Amino acid sequence: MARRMISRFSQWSSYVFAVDFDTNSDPIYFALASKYSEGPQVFRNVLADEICYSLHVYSDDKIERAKFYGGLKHKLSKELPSECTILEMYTFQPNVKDSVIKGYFLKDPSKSSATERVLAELIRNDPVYVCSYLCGGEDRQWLQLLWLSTEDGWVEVLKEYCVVPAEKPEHHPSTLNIINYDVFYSFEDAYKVLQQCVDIIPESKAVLELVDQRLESKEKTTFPVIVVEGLDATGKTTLTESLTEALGATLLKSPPQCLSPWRARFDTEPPLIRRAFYALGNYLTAGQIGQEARHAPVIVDRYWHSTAAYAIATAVGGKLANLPQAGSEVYGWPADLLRPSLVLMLSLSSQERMRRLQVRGQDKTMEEEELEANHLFRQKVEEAYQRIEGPACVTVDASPSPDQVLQQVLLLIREKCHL
Ligand SMILES: Nc1ncnc2c1ncn2[C@@H]1O[C@H](COP(=O)(O)OP(=O)(O)OP(=O)(O)O)[C@@H](O)[C@H]1O
Ligand SMILES: Nc1ccn([C@@H]2O[C@H](COP(=O)(O)O)[C@@H](O)[C@H]2O)c(=O)n1
Repeated sequence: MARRMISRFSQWSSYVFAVDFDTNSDPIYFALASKYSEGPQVFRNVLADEICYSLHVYSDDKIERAKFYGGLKHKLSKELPSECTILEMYTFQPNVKDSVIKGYFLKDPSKSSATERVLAELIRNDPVYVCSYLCGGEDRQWLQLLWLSTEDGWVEVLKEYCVVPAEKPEHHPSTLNIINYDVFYSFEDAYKVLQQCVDIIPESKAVLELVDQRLESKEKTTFPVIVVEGLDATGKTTLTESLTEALGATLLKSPPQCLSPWRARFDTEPPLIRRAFYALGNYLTAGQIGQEARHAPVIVDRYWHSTAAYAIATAVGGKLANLPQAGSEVYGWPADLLRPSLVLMLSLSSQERMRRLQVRGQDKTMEEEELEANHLFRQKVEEAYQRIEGPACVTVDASPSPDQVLQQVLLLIREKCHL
């Protein structure tokens, strides 16, 4: 065990570590070195005299890693002293796709032995690396110490490194593992994830059975297919219903109705599994679209844009500027997924959206901080919507009355789809 741990961990000395101390600023980047090297003290400005720890899940199995990492934060918040702060951490090779190992960074002002006990228990039983960080010596150099669990149940230091500054990489580390972790670009890739979950999530079997019976969808449809996208409460339901009536169209949704019994179950799963579920939902809806668009125009309430934009916005940490640049492959359309004729994105000021949510009886009790975090998240979703290509979405001002929005959209459909 110790040998396996150390051989894996020694590879890490070529990795960069990043800790998101504040969502509005860049993470603190640092690397490991065997000797102290001159440079600014990486943590000096963010850590006073606290004891800090980092935790990383090292299982090779992607599903096990995702499941364990998902549960770890909950476990830590429950078991650690309440003064501890748990921050997101990335270990990665700069700008190398698929190189990220996600982890947590703990700040412990309590300096309590209770923290050590919880962490020692973790390394004894679970696939987790624990490191502690200490500031010592005359030059106040930060050190990283890798812990090892011993036979008698206590911990000892297995390896010691100096913490040295690292350059800010071109791409924020949270963008490196999006493909096939948060967004799936083929049916097969999403399907494989659920197949691997059958033993741990029995509901996967029922979803896969439905997916196996999906209808085939052709590249070209006889009638136009119009997708309506937008954040919550922007008026998608109102518009899709009135459009369906005005055009004598068929109304479909993604995820489709047939997945409803399992949606709440998969919403509790880590992103890898949850996103694979929604990705498969699009292929099911595509089959229905292919069938219905033989007879009449089809209106679709959410489709691929929502799946990708929400997944990207959730995966990308920190500021709006951390999103992958426009034109990045993460905004591409899956080659095997039916493409709609037109995608409309309803856009609304956050004040008006909030007003509509309140009329509907939601978002009344949100704290300022939560609203702020939500605001940043929604900005990221909207920006990601706008960067998705093949087809790109057309933004529609959703602030006028329902009838004016409908008329505006009917004009657009006539112009773009010749209906
Ligand atoms: N153009 C509009 N002007 C004013 N109010 C509107 C307009 N369109 C919809 N609403 C109202 O705003 C609220 C949200 O609308 P709706 O349910 O259609 O949004 P939605 O995008 O489908 O929301 P969600 O995704 O959360 O289900 C509803 O109370 C609806 O009556
Ligand atoms: N085509 C879709 C539709 C939805 N999602 C995910 O569902 C969440 C939002 O849905 P609501 O109905 O609750 O507004 C959001 O997390 C999306 O990721 C999706 O992935 N694909």
